[in-house]
Amino acid sequence: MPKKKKAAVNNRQTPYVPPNAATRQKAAAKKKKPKKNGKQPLWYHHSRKWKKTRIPLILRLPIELRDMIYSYLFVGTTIADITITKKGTAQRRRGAQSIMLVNKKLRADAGRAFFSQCKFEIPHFKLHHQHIRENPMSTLNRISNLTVVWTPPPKSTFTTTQSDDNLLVETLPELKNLTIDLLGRQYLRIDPENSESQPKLHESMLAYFKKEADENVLPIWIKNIIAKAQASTLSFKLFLTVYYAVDPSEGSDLTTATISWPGKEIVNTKLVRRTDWDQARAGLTKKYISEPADVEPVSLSRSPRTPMIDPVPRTRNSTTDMEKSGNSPHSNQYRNITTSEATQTSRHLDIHSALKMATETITQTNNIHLNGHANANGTSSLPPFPDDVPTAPLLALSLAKLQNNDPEEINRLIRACEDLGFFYLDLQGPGDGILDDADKLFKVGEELYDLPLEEKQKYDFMHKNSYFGYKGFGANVVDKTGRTDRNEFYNISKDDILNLSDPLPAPTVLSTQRPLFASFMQSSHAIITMILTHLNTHLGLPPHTLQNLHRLQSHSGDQVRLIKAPPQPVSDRQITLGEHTDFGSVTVLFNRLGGLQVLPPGKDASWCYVKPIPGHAIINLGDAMAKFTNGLLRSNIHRVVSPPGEQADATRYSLVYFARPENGVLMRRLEGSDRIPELDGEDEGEMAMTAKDWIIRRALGHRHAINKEAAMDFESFQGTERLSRREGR
Ligand SMILES: O=C(O)CCC(=O)C(=O)O
Ligand SMILES: [Fe+2]
Repeated sequence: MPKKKKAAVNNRQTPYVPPNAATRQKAAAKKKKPKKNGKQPLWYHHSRKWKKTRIPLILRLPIELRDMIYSYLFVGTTIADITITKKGTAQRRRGAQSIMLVNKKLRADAGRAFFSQCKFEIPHFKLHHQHIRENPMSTLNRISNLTVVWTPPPKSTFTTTQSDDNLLVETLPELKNLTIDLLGRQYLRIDPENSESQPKLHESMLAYFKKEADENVLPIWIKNIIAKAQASTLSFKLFLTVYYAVDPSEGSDLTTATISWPGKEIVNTKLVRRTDWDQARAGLTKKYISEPADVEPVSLSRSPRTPMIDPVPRTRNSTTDMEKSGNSPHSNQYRNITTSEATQTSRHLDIHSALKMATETITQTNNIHLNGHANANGTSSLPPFPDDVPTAPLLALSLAKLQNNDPEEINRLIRACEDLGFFYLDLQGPGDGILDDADKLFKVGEELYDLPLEEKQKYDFMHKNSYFGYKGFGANVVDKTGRTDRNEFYNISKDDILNLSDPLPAPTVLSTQRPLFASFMQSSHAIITMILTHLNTHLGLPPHTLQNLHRLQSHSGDQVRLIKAPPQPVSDRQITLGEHTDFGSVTVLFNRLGGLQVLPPGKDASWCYVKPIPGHAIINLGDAMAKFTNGLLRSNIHRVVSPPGEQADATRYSLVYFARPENGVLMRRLEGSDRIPELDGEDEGEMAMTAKDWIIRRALGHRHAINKEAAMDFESFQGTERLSRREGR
């Protein structure tokens, strides 16, 4: 029964049933063979790739396009110029093509009210999308075939828009092939097979680069590197290699051009003929290897190969040369604050001031003063955590010891990550800075939630398919029965705060605190990198594997979350935040009041409270660590309920930093370790999703305003819960 087997392998939750042999034959006969030479349609290029990698094409689409598709699908609408075919039964509309979804509700909407609101303006795209077996969104799960056709651009434009590792280029109409390499790493590639003779190409491109380089052409991350580099005393060169296609009969030679920014020659641009790609790329790589000085710009934001924890410990007030400089006219032009400002405000962890704190389990820490914070800040008047409720036996680890590579402490860390996936981290001493930041951010949280609701709602970006910003009270479904949550939260993007992406609109109470957020994010990230470093060594992965999947300066879904849960009426105390595993890698959580509960593994386990301990963060692992290690490390299920005992009458604020894998990282078992269990046969065929898609799927899936079937689909938005229960997936 090959039919059944395939369905199980590729899509466990909503099995995909492939067309039977007869339908497949028919379809194959109909399918036009792409031409061998010359003008192959772009979709062929992509679908060939798909066949090889088995990664659904939807995940390969440029992120802007994907995001638009998701958001339109969410509101149950139709999109001009997109045709989706379900399992071989073509359903097209002439003229205004529409999305035809299996989902009845969406289909009913098609062609009605929403249609006129939808417009795609991205030109120059043509893709064929086949056999989507696993998609981030449940509606897409039911689609087996998608064709996207973009019309050519109406006018000559040459702009790039940045999107993770995918850059979209709306090209000059004559531009056919374009690749941009930055420091040997490929960042952009538009490579349709149908290149044509474009004699004027390089002149016009150069003209654009010269004219608009600073404003329009370069993606923001290149601009940021340039800005940082210009603010530094280091000399560097930035190489942009632009590959383009010409008609071989034209016989043009390699062209090299240099582009200058005011005051500094920083870009060396090469235009390379298509036929010389391999050669040129090989040369480029060689250059970087042989002249490491040229790659300084990357080390400005820490080299991708270096661990994030400072190899040389710094004191709280020390700054590097780079941080001291920074008054370049360019250093401040893209964002409210520069990275150097942010770095100056951050408290670097000082491993030499390590305190010799006891590292006992929670059952042995009852003598710690539990009612207040480690840092006296006037909020110690909170009611006490009761001593008659079941608490989870989390290990309490010491940051100081872990930083000092204390072998016993590292063993306890490993144990905590494998057994429960949750532990306390005593931050006192080396982490005093982050504790101060946390105290300040709790106050920021209070101010934020005091804003009028209409003001907060302006920052709900759900309809833009973004999980950053505000989520109102009751906006998420917490269980299969459709009950809704009882908290508000606000997600603040690390990429935004560290100027790696365009800033999102934010209320003044937040936008004035960017340096504080930056400091908190950098310190939290440093702690996480230290944890990842120990885990990497323990797992026997190649050096820096885990750290390099979580580089602070790379695009990721990392975020701070400020949460508020008001007291609930005695007669109606419900779940505040539904049970879940965290979507990313490592979470750093600050609690003042109880209410957080974990569900230990095992059949008969029941929910236990996690008692907040002053001076300690609660650390837990998320889905990515479970995926990377095929369940060896745990991403534990947890939830938030009304705080226990007297605490139930207080408003519960909490503060979280979520570290997630970089956007393009695949959520699947990592190679290169003997300790990570092999995937079983069934899992091997599983198609991996990128971290970005994983998080979007999980974060927005429960928002009932966009996913009308959030309760029904509850399970399809889950992460590694079953793995966490150690029940298999
Ligand atoms: O508020 C808390 O204590 C936990 C929050 C949490 O688990 C989350 O936001 O993922
Ligand atoms: Fe969580």
